[in-house]
This record gives sequence, C-alpha cells and structure tokens, in this order.
Amino acid sequence: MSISSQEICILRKDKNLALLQTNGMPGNKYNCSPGTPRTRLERLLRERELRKFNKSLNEGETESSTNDPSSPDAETSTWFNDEESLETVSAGRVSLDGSKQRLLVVANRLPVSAVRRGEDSWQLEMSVGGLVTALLGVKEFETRWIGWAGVNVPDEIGQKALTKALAEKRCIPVFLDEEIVHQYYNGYCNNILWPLFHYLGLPQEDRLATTRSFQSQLDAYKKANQMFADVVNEHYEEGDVVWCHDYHLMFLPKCLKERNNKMKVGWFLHTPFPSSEIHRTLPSRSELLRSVLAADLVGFHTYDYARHFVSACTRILGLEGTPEGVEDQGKLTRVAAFPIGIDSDRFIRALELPQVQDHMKELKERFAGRKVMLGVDRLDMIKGIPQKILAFEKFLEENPNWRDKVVLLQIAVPTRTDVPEYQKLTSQVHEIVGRINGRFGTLTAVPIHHLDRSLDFPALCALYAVTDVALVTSSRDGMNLVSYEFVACQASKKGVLILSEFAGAAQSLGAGAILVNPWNITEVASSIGYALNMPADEREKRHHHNFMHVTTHTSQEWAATFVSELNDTIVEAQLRLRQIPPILPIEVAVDRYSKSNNRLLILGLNATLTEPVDTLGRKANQIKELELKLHPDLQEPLKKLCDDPKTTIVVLSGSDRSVLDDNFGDYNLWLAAENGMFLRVTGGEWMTTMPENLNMDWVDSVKHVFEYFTERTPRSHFELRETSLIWNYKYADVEFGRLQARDMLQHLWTGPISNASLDVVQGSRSVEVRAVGVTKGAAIDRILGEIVHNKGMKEPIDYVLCIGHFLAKDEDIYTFFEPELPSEAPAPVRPQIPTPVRTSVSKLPVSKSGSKAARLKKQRSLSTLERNTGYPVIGGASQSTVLERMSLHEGSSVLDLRGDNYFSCSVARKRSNARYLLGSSDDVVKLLRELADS
Ligand SMILES: O=P(O)(O)OC[C@H]1O[C@H](O[C@H]2O[C@H](CO)[C@@H](O)[C@H](O)[C@H]2O)[C@H](O)[C@@H](O)[C@@H]1O
Ligand SMILES: O=c1ccn([C@@H]2O[C@H](COP(=O)(O)OP(=O)(O)O)[C@@H](O)[C@H]2O)c(=O)[nH]1
Repeated sequence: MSISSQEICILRKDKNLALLQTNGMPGNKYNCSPGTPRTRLERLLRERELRKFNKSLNEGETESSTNDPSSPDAETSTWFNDEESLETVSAGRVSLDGSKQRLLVVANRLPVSAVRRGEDSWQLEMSVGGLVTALLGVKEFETRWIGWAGVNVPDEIGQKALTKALAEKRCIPVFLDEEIVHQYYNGYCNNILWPLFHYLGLPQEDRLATTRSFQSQLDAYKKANQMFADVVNEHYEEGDVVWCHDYHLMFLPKCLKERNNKMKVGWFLHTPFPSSEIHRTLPSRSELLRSVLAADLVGFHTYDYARHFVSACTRILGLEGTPEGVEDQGKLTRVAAFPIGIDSDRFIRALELPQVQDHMKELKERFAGRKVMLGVDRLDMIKGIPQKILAFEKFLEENPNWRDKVVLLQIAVPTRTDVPEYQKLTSQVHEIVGRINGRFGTLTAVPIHHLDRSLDFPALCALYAVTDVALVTSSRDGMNLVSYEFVACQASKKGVLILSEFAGAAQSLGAGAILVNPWNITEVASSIGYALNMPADEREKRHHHNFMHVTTHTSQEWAATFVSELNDTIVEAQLRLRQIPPILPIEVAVDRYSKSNNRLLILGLNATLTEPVDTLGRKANQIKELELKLHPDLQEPLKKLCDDPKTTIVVLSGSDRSVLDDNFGDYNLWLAAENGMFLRVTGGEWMTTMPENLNMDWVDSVKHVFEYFTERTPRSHFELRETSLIWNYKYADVEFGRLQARDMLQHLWTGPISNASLDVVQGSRSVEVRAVGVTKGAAIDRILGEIVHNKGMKEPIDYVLCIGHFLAKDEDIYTFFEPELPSEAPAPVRPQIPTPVRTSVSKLPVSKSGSKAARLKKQRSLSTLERNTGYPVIGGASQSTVLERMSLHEGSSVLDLRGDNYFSCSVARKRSNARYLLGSSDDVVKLLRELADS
C-alpha cells in the first residue's frame, strides 16, 4: 500500500500534537504534566523540587516509626533484615494517578543468594557487595530485581520452587548453568573485564586452553546477556524503566532495544571505565561500546569515567562526543556521572540498636589502650590489601612507640574464589600478615587481625563505630562504599579516613579524608602516623565535611536522580526526533517520478553516489578512500536513467572537474564541479558559472595556513581547488584534529585573513574556505538556466529530486526549490508537504572569467549563453532572499512541481533542512534502481 505525502504529513502532525500534549513519551503517565519546561535543566530542576516535596511529605507520615529503633521496622541481628530491605527495594515512586513507576533492576547478582535445603525448598540469604547495599536503599519505585541467584539449578522442580520463593522478595531469577557461569562470570567478567577496567590489563591468552579462550568467553558472555534479556522481555510492561547494571551486562542494552526500541533503558557501570588507551586493547572493544550505546542513558560514578567512555567512543568508534554524551547519526546516548551513595540513615539508626551497642562494648574492652585501624574489603586485587598491610608494617617499623598501641583489623571477604588470580591473592595476603605478626607480635597481642570472612550488619556497624582510622587503599575502585559507611557510623568518634586517590569516593570525600597514593607505601605509612596523631578539632572538621556529604548524597537520591534523568532523556530524544526529517518514502517518490514528463535529478557525489566507508579514521583505508569512486551497484541504474529522454541528471559536487570526468565521462548527464562553479554536459566542454567579481586573492594566504596545520596534524591533508580549499582531518586522531580545527577556525575568523571575502565552512571533520557566494544553492539557478537553454526545454520541469550529503552551507540548494513563504510565516516546519505552487528559476548575472581567465581559458563563459537565452526576469529581489522569476517562452514557468513533486533528501546527515532522509548510499542505490525500473 502506498501512502501519500499528505497522509504522511497528517501522521506526523498527530505525533507532534501527542508529544506536545504529554510533553513526554506518548502514554507515559510519569512524565506527563502540562506545561513541562522546555530545557533539560529546567525539567530536572522541577523534578528535583517535586521529589523533595514528596520526601518531606513522606517523612512527616513515617517519622514516628522510622526514628524508633525498637519499632518493628528497626534492624535485627541479621546482616540485612530481609523483610525491611526487600520492602525498601519494592517501595515505589507515586505518579499522578497514585500508581508507582515500575523499575526493573537488572544486575548479575540478585540481592539474595539461594541455598538449597531440599528438592523444592530454598533458603535465601542477602548477597554481599556495594551494588547490593546501594540498591537496597532505593525506596522510590515499584521495583523488581532480575538476576542470577548465584547457584546452579539444573532441574525443573528446583527452578520452579526457587522462582516462587524469590517472587515473594520481588526477585526474578535468571538461570545460568555451570558452564556459562564458568565462561561468562568467572571468565569474561572477572578474568577479563574486571582487571581491564581496573587498569590491571588483559590476561595473557593461553592458546592451549581452548576450553576458555577469549572467544569462547565472549560467546558465553553474549549468551548470558541474551538470557537476561529474555527474562526482562518476559516481565516487561509498557512504561517500565529498565536499569541494567555493571560490566556483566554490557550487551544487555542492545539485546533489549533490538527487541523493543521503545523500552526505556539505562545502564550504569559500578567500576571505573578506564582510559580509552586501556579499553583499546580489548579484542571486542567496539562491539561492547556499541551495545552500551544502545541504552538511552549511560551512567558512571565519576566525571572521569564518563569522560573516558565518551573518549573511547570517539576514538575507537569514530563517533561524535558532545557535552551531552555520544552522538551517532543524530541519535544521542546521554552519558553522565551519578555518584552512588548509601542509605546513611540505616547505619545511623543501627548504632542505637542494643545488639550493636553490645558489640561496641565488647570491641572497646578487647582493644582498650590501643587505637583501632580498620580495613573492610572483598579479597580482591583492586583493593590494595597487600599495599595496606605493607604500609602498616612500615609505620610500625618507623614508629616503635606505636607498636603495642595500635591494631589493624582487616576484614577480607572472600570473593570470586573460583578465579585463580583471587586464590593466589589469598595466599599472598596470608603470607604477608603472618610475616608481620611474627615480626611485631608478642605472646599476648598481634598487630594485625585478619579475618577471611564477612561480618553481619550489626557487627560491621559496631566495628565502624569504634574505629579510629579507616584505611582504604584500593589501586582502583569504582566508588568504595565502605568509606561512606565508616563516615556514617562515626558521628560520635569522628575518626579519620585514609582514602586512596584512585577510589571514586576520593572525588566526594576527598576534602575530609587524607588522600594517598597506595603505591607509595612511604606516603601511606606517614599518613597513618598523621591520622593517629591528628588533633580533635581537625578530626571534627574533616568528619563534618564528609558526614554532610554521606548523609545528603544517599542511595535513594542516586537512584531517583538516575531514573528521573532516564525519563527525561526520553523526552529529550522525542524533541530531537522532531528535528530529524523522515525517511524518504521511496514508493511515493518513484510513483510521482513515473507520472512526470520532465524530471530533474540533482545528485551529490561524496557519500551519496560513492560506496559507504568506515567512518573510523584509525582503521579506514585512507589511500583507497581518498579516491572518490562511483558505487559499483549504481552504474546500471544510472545509465538507464541518463538515457531516459524525460530525465535530466546533474551530478553536483564539491569535487574538482577531474573527479567528475573520471567517474561520469561515459554517462549522458550534466556535471557541476566545485559546488557548481563549473559545468558541462558530458560530451561538451567545461564552462564556468562563477559569479562576476569572484575574488580569489585570499587563496595564497589560506593555503599557507592549511600547509601549516597539515604539517602539524598527522594524517590530515588538504585539497586546493579553483574556488575553494579544503583541509580534511577525517583520518587524523579525532580529538587532536578537532583541537587543531578549532585553532585554525579561530585564526581564519579573527586573524589577518578575517577581512578577506571568503566563507569558512565547517564540516564534521573538515574546514573549507570558499570565495564568498560559492554555494550549491547559489549555483543551481545558473546551472538550471544553462540546462533549460541547452536542451531547448519547452515544457516546465515537473519533478525535482535533489539528494546529497551536503554541508549545512550547501543546504541552500534544498530551499531553492521550496515555495516562497509569506513574510509573516514562521520558519518552515519540517517536513510539511507544501501546498501546490508554481516556482520559477531566477536568472542572475554570471561571471565573465575575470582574473582567473588565463586558467579557465578553455571554459566558455555562461554569461554569453544566458544572454542568448533571453529569459525574461520576473521580480527584482536579491539572490539570497527571493527567487527571481524566469519563464519559458510564452510566459510559462520553468518549474511546475505542483507542490508535492519535489523531493529534497539528505543522505546520512540527520540534521538537515531537506524534507527527507536516506541512511546511506546503499539506500540511494535502491532508490535509483526503482526509479530506473519504474
Ligand atoms: O558480585 P561479586 O562478583 O561478588 O562482586 C561484588 C560487587 O563488586 C563490584 O562493586 C562495585 O560496586 C560498588 C557500588 O557501586 C562500588 O562502590 C565498588 O567500587 C565497585 O567495585 C561490582 O561492580 C558489583 O557488580 C559486584 O556485585
Ligand atoms: O563483611 C562484610 C563486609 C562488607 N560488606 C559490604 O560490602 C560492600 C562493599 O562495597 P564497596 O563499594 O566498598 O566495594 P565492592 O565490594 O562493591 O567492590 C559494603 O556495602 C559493605 O558493607 C558486607 O556486606 N559484609
């Protein structure tokens, strides 16, 4: 069924209307309030105010129960009170109609681990780790958690029973078998991505270990991600927000969007994202980045990680990095920093619990007369446990007076015990601890108490509370929540935090903590001394600063901010979508073509008639690509179209004449080189269409500038044409190229050449300098004049198709054929189908060959030709504002497009004034084939 352009217009109008009415996703009740502010910032500020308002209401309601530690809600002796924690996960954000927004949290691990007690009976225990802790604090949404229960359940009875047990906790399991877990979790996640993202590099790939190669682990990783996606799809309801977590699920956004492009998908990384130079070493680097970019919003703990990610996308994928995020063909993936926090109230309240008080008393008695230093880490190589212990040893070595006055309690929670690297670390740490205790211990006391297990929540809170100095020495750490938890529990003691500058937490707690480089053991040792001797007033000031941060930047705030920004990203994407022209309705364009008698096709060359190329400079074949070649699949349809007497084809390009000669010498068409400044019909001679008085005196100065930048920018080059110069940095390092271009533009705009009569045109990876007035739109009327005359046209042109990958400046060619608008009318709202109108071409004075006469001596001046055509000039407005009218003999217009027989179409440039869009030159092939066959 073919749709008319009128119908398309109506559909579009309705869509816009719906968008304006809801100011959000059509049908999204959580975003929709009339009068939503226009900018992202305005919207987010308003959202924040609303959240604060709701929070104050809720606090008023629940004050009595939450502040009373003896209330039924208060903590009990378990690490997490299951009922309370899971309730907080599932409590929701309330919309206007009273329902809560559903949030599907998808993470590798469920907040509970399952232990089998019988064929169909399961016991659920809380999982340990920062991600779990943080998300348990999220109270605003109707949350479902989708993830792996940490156990292999091969049988159906077991799976059913576990699914049921988890459902009560609003958890949904993804069942992964042992082999997948081995290759996906132990392999790709924890042996490849984890060390890489923490700057530990990739493991050596052992080619003999074929059971676990990079490839087999990647395959398992993808398979596991698809399994997560299947479970999400099964439980997804329209309007849900899907929040994917961490490096385990980098393929998930792509899997989800492929199935349902309307799904709101956010992805958050809990680890650092390393410098692009590190990420570049990963064999599947591009695939992973592209999959993550399928999400609507991508979040990191710190600005640095976000910056690294954007940089990896620009450098590795060749995409555009903007302050908003990463842009690919007009589609923006928003990238931002959302530092996580903890549920600080929960820790503060816990300190009042009798159980915790008892623990504290016990600990104080046990370590009376000694200062307590504390480390709490998973036993992971990124946590810098050996460095911490060695620094403590050095401190004891250099400060004998402290030897019996300080103790280091190190809680080292076993983790990823199936991965050999982790096993090695365990023995290494045990060995160092043994050595130091042997060296400084006495019969009654040892300096290091090392515990290879996790503690329950009350015990941990008590430990945090009695500690004098907490020591976090991660070599890299996404955030490190232990440092937050320590601060939350220190309201009375006001102990000191020594914090690695390589933990994300250093960005937020850096002012109150003593920051150290954990690799510098001397520095850490002296910081221990400084912390132990710190006067009370300094400790108080430092603590106060951090306490304020920890209690205001909570996990609830973190999640609410992320989800609210995700909701907003969808609104923003809808607004952006309105700026993008619709895809060319090929059927309609072909149908109108076949019904027309005198058609004009204007075709750009670069990226329109050439084969699509890899946009990534580093990998692209620069030598091959610099030579512009006609797409091989176009030869046949183009020939057919050229030979149709009812069709006139103009190839209009920025390239010089030789490029057009080489590619199109054998076709029967018109060639317009250098943005239309030179014209010939194949078989005829080149002539110039250059306007009179075209001043080219600036060429040498600009050439000098271009040479300067080319010398200093590896893999950049420039082309010198008759009427323009182009400096191209497509193949150079993209960031450096952009910096150089900025410098160059600055110089061209404000330096000594800034007064010359030239135009500077900025491309995405190029800078072009042209004589003033050299644009495709300015040239087209002169070209048309010549064609009409040359062909002795008697009938008006009744169909125009104008397609190209034209730079913004050249887009005046699209508007050339648009009907004039009434003077009061607003700017054209895209993509309206114009009302029927008769348009005519202008006739403008054209150049004599001027000062370039010698070089152009072979060209025939168009002015002579035009004088001979004798078209009457209708109207007298200037070239740039209104089309001057010109008619065929007996007063009929040159153009009679009947309004809708005009198809302007941008190829692979979504921000365009054209009415329509085509994705690539492959689509152009399809279009021209259909036109040729019509
Ligand atoms: O599930 P595991 O493999 O046992 O690992 C536990 C978690 O470790 C990582 O935690 C990170 O997230 C914290 C919260 O954002 C952050 O503070 C910390 O710096 C990170 O290391 C991992 O990212 C989680 O997925 C694991 O669950
Ligand atoms: O015995 C313990 C020790 C620590 N933790 C928790 O594990 C989390 C560790 O998070 P962090 O961000 O510091 O590092 P991660 O382990 O996630 O890399 C913190 O919430 C701790 O309270 C725990 O559950 N049991």
